[in-house]
Amino acid sequence: MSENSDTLVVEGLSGGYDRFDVIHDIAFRVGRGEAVALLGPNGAGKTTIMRALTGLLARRRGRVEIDGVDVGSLPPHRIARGHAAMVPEGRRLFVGQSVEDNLRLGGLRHRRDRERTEQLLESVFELFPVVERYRRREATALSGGEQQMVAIGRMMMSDPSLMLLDEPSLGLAPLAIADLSAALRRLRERDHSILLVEQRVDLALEVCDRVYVVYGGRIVDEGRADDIGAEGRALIDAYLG
Ligand SMILES: Nc1ncnc2c1ncn2[C@@H]1O[C@H](COP(=O)(O)OP(=O)(O)OP(=O)(O)O)[C@@H](O)[C@H]1O
Repeated sequence: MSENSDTLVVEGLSGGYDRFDVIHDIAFRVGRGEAVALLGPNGAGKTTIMRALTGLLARRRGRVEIDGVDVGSLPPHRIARGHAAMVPEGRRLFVGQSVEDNLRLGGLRHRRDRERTEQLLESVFELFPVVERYRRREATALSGGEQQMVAIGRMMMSDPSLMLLDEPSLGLAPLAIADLSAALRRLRERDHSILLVEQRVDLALEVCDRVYVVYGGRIVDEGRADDIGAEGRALIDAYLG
């Protein structure tokens, strides 16, 4: 069972699409204020695990506890109400809306609490000055790296117990990835509980306290980022192909 210090506890999580399971007996945890990465090659099941945590995977079994609440059988809109929020792969910003509107849409669950909404908006702007600078621009007109900051800000606006990021570096230029790494480290310093799915081992090790390796729908290895030396990195690289 979960310790008080854990934001996320997953036990025996299996599930998939149609009749086939693509994730099998997954167990892992994210401590309070901890940043954890799921690393693995294409098709390993990382996104499917994220979808199971947010309730989007219709066929799932096992235990998912967030901040002591069993969310395993809750529908996505209930889980989104403060338990977990995700930056999806490809960002999926609202097209035709300004940066600020995208952020406010992320904070809809506080819509009756104006003060809270403004506080959250300020904390996003403090973390990402570029987002404040472009708050009136159309979100999808920004560069890929800037859009990623907006997507992270939109997730922050719902003030979730657990923050999920699905391959935030995908499609970004090297300079934008360096900015993203710095942004994620600032986010982590604020003691948020973060689960990051990545194919970039370097980014995950810069940002996270611990990593799990996902392969063939199972967790096959885990370790502390600090303890993973050149040998561990080579092993992970081998898994990632
Ligand atoms: N909607 C779907 N319907 C059927 N099968 C799916 C669906 N989405 C994913 N799969 C299958 O589930 C398996 C795991 O996919 P998943 O997207 O979770 O992997 P991933 O590790 O996130 O990889 P990627 O980095 O490519 O997103 C793959 O074999 C994939 O083909």
